[in-house]
Amino acid sequence: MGKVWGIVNRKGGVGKTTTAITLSHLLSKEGYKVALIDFDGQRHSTIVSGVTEPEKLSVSIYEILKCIVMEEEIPAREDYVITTDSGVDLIPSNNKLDSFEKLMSDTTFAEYKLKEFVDTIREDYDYILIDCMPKMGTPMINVMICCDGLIIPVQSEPLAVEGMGEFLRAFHKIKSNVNAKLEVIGILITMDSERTRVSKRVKAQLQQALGEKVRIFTNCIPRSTRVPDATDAGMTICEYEPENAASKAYYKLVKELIKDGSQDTESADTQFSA
Ligand SMILES: Nc1ncnc2c1ncn2[C@@H]1O[C@H](COP(=O)(O)OP(=O)(O)OP(=O)(O)O)[C@@H](O)[C@H]1O
Repeated sequence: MGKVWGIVNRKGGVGKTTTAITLSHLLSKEGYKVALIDFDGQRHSTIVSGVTEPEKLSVSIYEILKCIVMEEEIPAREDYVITTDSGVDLIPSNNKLDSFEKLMSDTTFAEYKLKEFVDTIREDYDYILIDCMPKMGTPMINVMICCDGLIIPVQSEPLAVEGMGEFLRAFHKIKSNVNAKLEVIGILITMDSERTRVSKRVKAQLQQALGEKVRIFTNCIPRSTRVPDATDAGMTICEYEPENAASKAYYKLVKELIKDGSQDTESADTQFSA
């Protein structure tokens, strides 16, 4: 049964898409079966994955969720999965997803609709990553209900900590009432310029405000102008410039996440056999 990880932050432009597509790519290269759900109407993961006209897709995550809401049969997998060059199964999005909240407005159990879909594919993947929209409310609750873990990219900039309190309160509510297995895997500092005063201040603020509550990855993703260049070329930074410091940091992150995962499995096995 696959692990389901949401790449989340209520803020936009913090590196969610970059992290989601790069981790998906690296996990796939490590030999895992990976699905990436683009759960954002800005559909950046879809575009970077090579879909040039997402608005022309006949089935996107929006139509899938609409079928679930209307209690209709979900389209066949081959009608919506787009397999990327690196072997990741993309479940694409387009700007119809901007009306997700409208779609959910008169729906009972609206918060469970994404989970209902994810449960239909979970058995077939080792990892399912979700590139999330920068919003609290129903979209974020859907993500928190269907995920096992959350990775929170935070841009190295002043006010990075702002809004994290509300986010963590929502996390604790969902964890204690609905989804006990939900964990914050960690806060990932992105677009870091290590030697600047801002970077040092942001790290100190995050550590002080959240360090005791959640893990902050010591491995930060450095800022590099080559990252947007890679996006522009429709690639991850790891494909575009493998020796770039940001590529190396993402590679290190994925190794750490895989190691954590295998330790989880080992401890679960130990508990089971005991
Ligand atoms: N390490 C980095 N160095 C430099 N630029 C970066 C880095 N990571 C991401 N960026 C750039 O920052 C911008 C925002 O990144 P990204 O799209 O991943 O954020 P996001 O959180 O998904 O945004 P949104 O919520 O709006 O979809 C993009 O132009 C991206 O190329």
